[in-house]
Amino acid sequence: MSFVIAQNLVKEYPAKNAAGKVRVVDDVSLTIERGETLGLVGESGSGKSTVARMLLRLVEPTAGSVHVDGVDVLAAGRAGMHALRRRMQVVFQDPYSALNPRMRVRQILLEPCAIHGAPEGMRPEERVRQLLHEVGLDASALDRYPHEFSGGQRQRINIARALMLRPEFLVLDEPVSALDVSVAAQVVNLLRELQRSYGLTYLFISHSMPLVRYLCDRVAVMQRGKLVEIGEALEVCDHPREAYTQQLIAATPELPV
Ligand SMILES: Nc1ncnc2c1ncn2[C@@H]1O[C@H](COP(=O)(O)OP(=O)(O)OP(=O)(O)O)[C@@H](O)[C@H]1O
Repeated sequence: MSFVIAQNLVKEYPAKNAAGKVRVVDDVSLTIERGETLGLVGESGSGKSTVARMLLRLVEPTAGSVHVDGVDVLAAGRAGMHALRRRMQVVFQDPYSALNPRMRVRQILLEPCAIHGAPEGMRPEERVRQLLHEVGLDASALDRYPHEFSGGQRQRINIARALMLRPEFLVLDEPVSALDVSVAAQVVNLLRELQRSYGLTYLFISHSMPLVRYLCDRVAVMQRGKLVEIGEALEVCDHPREAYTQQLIAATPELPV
């Protein structure tokens, strides 16, 4: 059974200037295998983040179902959701606003343990040091504040924090879009290494088809709330079936990764 199964997801919001509703996600079904990276692409406003947030139940779907490792996410009660939250984490685009500017890195990384409790057998302080090393920062980072780091380093801190509770599923919501190309490439390669060493499952949201081609096993293409194409990343990027996918490919330059 697939690790993540989303079926017929719908999200509607009240229309702003009129009666009625706007359907921002329209009947989206997808699966993600354990250890796989599924890319989710589409132009701005096509509903990518909303789909991702529904998988994590940060946004409540209007209709549809989500199962993660066989657990019915939308039917989970408080305790069930608490357990699931440890297993699913998200890394956002803007590495600065995601970090509390008044906290030192040590506190930022320990915070998930403070909220959820440390997983069995974990020594949080040791885990913090090990993770910092794994994301390519040295221990002197611990006593510094987010503003003392570059964008790429901040995103490394975000990634370390997301990994603190040993999650299995990460939503990466345009994690490198705010970074310079060469820094972005380093962070993407870090994400690949971490996936290999932890067996992580990724949903990777991006505007960049070359990046998706490089990083993802499969890719799902969204247009105005609907999923219009899904398949092997190489196949979709090199032989897109949909005109819309072809436009997306034409719109993004090559990446020197
Ligand atoms: N809370 C909300 N209330 C009303 N409309 C919303 C809300 N959240 C999102 N939307 C609308 O839903 C649509 C899809 O937004 P979403 O952020 O999922 O798109 P996206 O593909 O992730 O875009 P981007 O690439 O710009 O992040 C947009 O038109 C957005 O304005």
